[in-house]
Parts: sequence; C-alpha cells; structure tokens
Amino acid sequence: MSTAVLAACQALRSDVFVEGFAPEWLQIDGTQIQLQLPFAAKQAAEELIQQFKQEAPQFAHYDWTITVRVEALPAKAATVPAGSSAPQVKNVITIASGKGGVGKSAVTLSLALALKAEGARVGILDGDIYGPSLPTMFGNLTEKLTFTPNRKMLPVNCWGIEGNSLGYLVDTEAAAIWRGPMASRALEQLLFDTQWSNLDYLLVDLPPGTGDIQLTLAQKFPLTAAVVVTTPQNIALADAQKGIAMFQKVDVPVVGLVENMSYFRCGQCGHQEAIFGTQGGDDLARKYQVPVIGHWPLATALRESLDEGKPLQVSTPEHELNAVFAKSAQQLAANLWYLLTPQAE
Ligand SMILES: Nc1ncnc2c1ncn2[C@@H]1O[C@H](COP(=O)(O)OP(=O)(O)OP(=O)(O)O)[C@@H](O)[C@H]1O
Repeated sequence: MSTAVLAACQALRSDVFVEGFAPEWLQIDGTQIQLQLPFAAKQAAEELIQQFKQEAPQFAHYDWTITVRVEALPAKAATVPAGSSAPQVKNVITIASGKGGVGKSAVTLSLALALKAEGARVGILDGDIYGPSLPTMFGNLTEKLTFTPNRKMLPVNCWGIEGNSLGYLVDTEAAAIWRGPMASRALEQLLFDTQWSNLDYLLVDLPPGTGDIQLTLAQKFPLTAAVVVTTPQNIALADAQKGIAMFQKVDVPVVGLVENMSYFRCGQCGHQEAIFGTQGGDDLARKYQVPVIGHWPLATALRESLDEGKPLQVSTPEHELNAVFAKSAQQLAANLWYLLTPQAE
C-alpha cells in the first residue's frame, strides 16, 4: 500500500465525510479498495477519487468500489386505512406536476433506473389512475398482478424495479369515470395493500393537477419529499407553482425541480433550440427556493425508448442522456440528505 493511497483514504475521510458522513467500512485488499458510505456522499467521493487518479499516476491501478447505504429520512405521518399496514419503504417520494404531459412519468422511470444503478432498491407506484403509463413504459401491458394468501398485491418487477399500477388491475377505461374519492381510495390501496419489499425509495407518480385527489394524497401518504416536473413554458410553470404551493401547505418538502423538455438538440446538426422558452424553471426554483436537479432535453430517443418499453438506460447504456439522469438522481439523493437530516443543519 503506497503512502499516496493512504493519504487519499485520509483525504476522503476528511473532505467527503465531513458534515456527519462516515464510511460504514473501508477495506483495502491489494489494489482493490472498497468502501460503503451514505448515498448522498457518493458523487463527492467519486469526484475526489477521479481527482486523485489524475493527480497521482500511482493511483491509476487501484480499483475503488463504492457501495451505498440509503437512510430512512423523516416522513409525514400517514393515515393508514383500516385493515392495511404501512409499507415497508424507507423513503416515499412523490413526482408531481401541475400540468399534464410535461413528462412526469418519463422522469419517474428515468430517476428510478438511475437510483437503482447507483445501488438503491427502488419501486414505482403509478398513481395516474386516469392514464396509467407504467405498463407501457415497463413493456408489460398484458401482465396481471398476483396476490399473497392474505390478499396483498405483489408488485411486478422489471429491470430490478418494483412497480404497481391500476393498469395491471382494472380496465382503465372504466377507471376514467371514477370520481375523486374513488380514485383516491384506489391509490391508497395501491400504496398500502401492495407488499413492497424493503425499498430504499418508492417513487409515486401522482396524477397531474393540484385538485382534491392530489391534495388528499399529499396529506394521507407517508411522504418524505416531492419532486416537481415542469417544462419552461409559462402555462406549465404556472401549474407547477400551484403544485409547489400545495406541497408547502401540507408540509412536504420539495427537494427537486426537473425542467423537462428544456431544449431540443437537433440530431443532424447539433443546433440547440429552446422551444418552450428559457429560464422558466430556474426562475420558479429561485422564487420558491427549490433546488433544480436537472434540465432535461426534448429528445426523440427518449420518447421512442419509453413508447417501446425499452428505456435508454436498459437498451442503450452508453447514451449521453443517461449521464443527465444519473446526475439528477445523485442530486436528488444529496438534497434529501442535506435538507432532511438534522446533522446537515
Ligand atoms: N424529454 C423528453 N423528450 C422527448 N419526449 C418526452 C420527454 N419527456 C417525456 N416525453 C414523452 O412525452 C409524452 C408525455 O410524457 P409523460 O407521459 O411522461 O408525461 P406525464 O406528465 O406523465 O403525462 P400525464 O399527463 O399522462 O401524467 C410521452 O410520450 C413521453 O415519452
């Protein structure tokens, strides 16, 4: 073990693990260095290791493996319906948008796969009663749920992500005429009567809007935090603003804003065009003091991959967009830690 590596381990401890971070363990075996640390510290640790490798050539042959530990952060108390039990999930994060069609489901799946790639156990609850999209995005439209002997729903599993959606249970044309209370009750059942395994993150894709259904769910679900998705267009921003205000009203912290369809990049010539305007998401984030966790481009490849049930992270791991999704997932995890743990104050 060279002194440089020892110094690097020391630097990792002092530079990355300040503010309450402590590696759970660090193991050195020949040229293999393994460490486990809180999810939120992973990005900083990776950047530091990269820097060591560039600055000290003797590092080049060391392999660093980072595994992550995801904290269960404080969540709102839930109103568990009679006969149900609270889900065995560390963090329930809702992905919401005021306006429909801004890419909430696309963001939910992409973030879920990116969090999973970082080492977290992730599930998706497709809460879009009136237009469930999970079966399309999972590419398993005809799959039906199975049940445990005590009538709990077993989630489907796709690419290592657990999922449940009304789309696996009932005829969605019938569900389209359900009134608000019926829709809310159906969503509660999807959350509380599904036998989720011990997940680190359950992402709940809420129906678009800020009406009664969304408000009821924001109040009743044991939410840890919310992510709001918008496009830079004024009409979407106005609705996203209502969404942020709704979460603030029910004391659910908004830990990230994704500005989706920020710009279009021509596949032929590379020219970038801000079709829906510029700066909208950033202005909104400043106004409500919500951190922006990504500006995602309008990309034909993303739309095609989701329509075909083969997300880019699965079908084309080397696609440049996957790095954008990964960065947003890392920022989401870091924001959760910094905003919600007492040590970070
Ligand atoms: N960044 C993007 N680039 C290209 N297509 C996108 C992008 N984001 C979403 N889409 C596509 O736009 C359509 C609408 O997206 P999505 O279903 O995720 O929106 P939503 O906000 O969940 O809509 P809903 O109103 O049904 O809740 C889908 O076909 C999706 O694949």
